[in-house]
Amino acid sequence: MLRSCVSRLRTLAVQRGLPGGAPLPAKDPWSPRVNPGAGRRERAAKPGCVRGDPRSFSSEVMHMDLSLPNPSWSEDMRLLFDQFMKKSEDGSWKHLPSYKSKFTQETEDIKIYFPDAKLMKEKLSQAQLFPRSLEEGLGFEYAMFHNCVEDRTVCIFQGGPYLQGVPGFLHGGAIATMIDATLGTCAVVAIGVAMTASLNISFKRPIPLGSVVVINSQVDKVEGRKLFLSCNIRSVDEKTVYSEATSLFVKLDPKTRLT
Ligand SMILES: CCCCCCCCCCCCCC(=O)SCCNC(=O)CCNC(=O)[C@H](O)C(C)(C)COP(=O)(O)OP(=O)(O)OC[C@H]1O[C@@H](n2cnc3c(N)ncnc32)[C@H](O)[C@@H]1OP(=O)(O)O
Repeated sequence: MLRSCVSRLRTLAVQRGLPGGAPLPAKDPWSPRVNPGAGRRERAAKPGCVRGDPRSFSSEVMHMDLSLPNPSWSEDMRLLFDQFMKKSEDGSWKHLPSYKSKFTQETEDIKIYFPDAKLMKEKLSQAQLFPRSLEEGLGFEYAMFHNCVEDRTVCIFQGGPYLQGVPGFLHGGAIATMIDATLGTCAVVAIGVAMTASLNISFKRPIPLGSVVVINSQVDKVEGRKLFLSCNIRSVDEKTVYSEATSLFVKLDPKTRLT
């Protein structure tokens, strides 16, 4: 199912030309830029994400970018968003849009990875990206920005009241979800469709419910299909480190089908 999330977002990214919405950027910010067979130093250090996979995808898309500000966002969240949008003006950072979508039977990734594409089609039509599945302001409010030169993804995140664990603080599973989503995004933009193979989190300080935090992730090393990434979660003033994590993502092998 998480494969479907990756695939779905990829589909969305390719299809995100919005009627009446924001114009398409010159280059697709979701396109992988790393040759999985190459070491880190050998990768192209181009100032922008380069489309590496020409496969096309087809789906019905709900044309609403859920990573744009909404009334539930606090002032801190809006200020940070504006700061990163400003940084994106020279192309060094790219805002990564996020949509909900429905697959059709034509979606290429389904055909590649799932043995029974027909069966999957019905299941996938009901599915939603997990962190985008709660109503506005109640769960995961976030926006991500990627720096293609530095292989870094930053997520600004505000956790709503449905993510409570210990009273007044975020649930560890919700924190892990956003860490995984940020690292996963960083991995997918860098290398293409990949899944979490391992994730190690150190929870250092509890995150107050409703507060805004910044998740900084980066690619540390690439070995063939393996991508090693790390991240930390800090307060907006950067004084508090809430969590740190390391992870391994593995780029999916198109010869191996998911069962
Ligand atoms: C554009 C699109 C946008 C998308 C938006 C993104 C949003 C994303 C947000 C959502 C993000 C959410 C993301 C999620 O939550 S993904 C959901 C959680 N993850 C999973 O369910 C993954 C389950 N596992 C698998 O499917 C397979 O095991 C994978 C695919 C990971 C590897 O199986 P595969 O058959 O392909 O690989 P291989 O066996 O040939 O091994 C290859 C190499 O890897 C090494 N290895 C493998 N496993 C491990 C391990 N556990 N520790 C250490 N090393 C490991 C292995 O030793 C070998 O190394 P080497 O011998 O070559 O040196």
